[in-house]
Amino acid sequence: MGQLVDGVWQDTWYDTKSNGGRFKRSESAFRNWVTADGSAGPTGKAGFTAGRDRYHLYVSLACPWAHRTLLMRQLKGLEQMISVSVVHPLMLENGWTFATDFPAATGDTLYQHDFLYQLYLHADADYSGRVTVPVLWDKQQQTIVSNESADIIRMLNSAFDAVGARAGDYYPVALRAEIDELNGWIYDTVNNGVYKSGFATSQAAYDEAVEALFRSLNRLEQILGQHRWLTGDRLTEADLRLWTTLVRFDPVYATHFKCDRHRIGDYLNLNGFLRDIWQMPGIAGTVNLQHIRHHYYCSHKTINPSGVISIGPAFDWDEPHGRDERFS
Ligand SMILES: N[C@@H](CCC(=O)N[C@@H](CS)C(=O)NCC(=O)O)C(=O)O
Repeated sequence: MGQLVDGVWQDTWYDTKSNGGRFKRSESAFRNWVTADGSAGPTGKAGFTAGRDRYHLYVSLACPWAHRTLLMRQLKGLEQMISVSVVHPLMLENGWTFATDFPAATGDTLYQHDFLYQLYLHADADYSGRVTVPVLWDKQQQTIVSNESADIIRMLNSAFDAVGARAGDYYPVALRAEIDELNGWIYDTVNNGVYKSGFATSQAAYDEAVEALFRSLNRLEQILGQHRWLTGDRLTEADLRLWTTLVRFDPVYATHFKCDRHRIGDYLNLNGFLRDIWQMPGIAGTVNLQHIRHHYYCSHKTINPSGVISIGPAFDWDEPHGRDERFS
């Protein structure tokens, strides 16, 4: 765990002291966009035209942000077009590594780097900042297009349509305002809220985060009691972004991050929603609970020094959810 400072790796844990014990996530540094015609996107520079076999994703199977990109790659049928390297689940003094002594950890299949920070240096030899997954890499220009999952899923959603992506729009124009509004509070209190609870180093910071988290879960439980998906009858990126946190909740966040007022299994609608997406074709195959549980319990020495992995509650996500009939 660390970061790059002027191109040099430094092993440091998150600074919460300057913030009253609060965990503050940094902004992503690479914000270019792949577009259908290579024009610049909402941020960054032009020159990243969508194409088959030009782009590569670096992911961790443990990470909820990287998981978003795997879900979108799957839904849009981009598996043959965008290749993937999977880091090792343990993230310790060297940050994410390309060690391969764990099932499904592929190593760096493009350059055989040992550490993810070497890929960042490959893109920018003087880079300063965190070294995070996911990374969308351009094999042609040999650089990072983006390391922001929220942007990457929007590129995958639409930029590759003309080169053979599967039909489907998960950020439709008519729902954008509603999706953006949902994403805003779900990101702050749920996706990032579990981290804010888990990494808090003061009681006040923890209380603030965990209470906001469960308030939002109650609100989501209400919304998902009214319709099948967050915005109504259509699956959107807002659902996918929520789902990667829900799928990690009972196996990890409830205990490891002290998010233990309720489990997702205790909520009728959230649990149904979790199973609804889990049971869609190809989706369960993007979830690797071994990576998820090993990563969190064994990488965060400040909150679980022994690295012992808890047994976790039992659940059965294959159980029928009935949401399709209920909301037809
Ligand atoms: N805003 C980024 C956040 C990505 C992120 O924080 N990823 C975590 C893994 S779950 C990471 O790589 N952390 C390493 C670090 O912070 O040093 C995104 O959504 O893409």
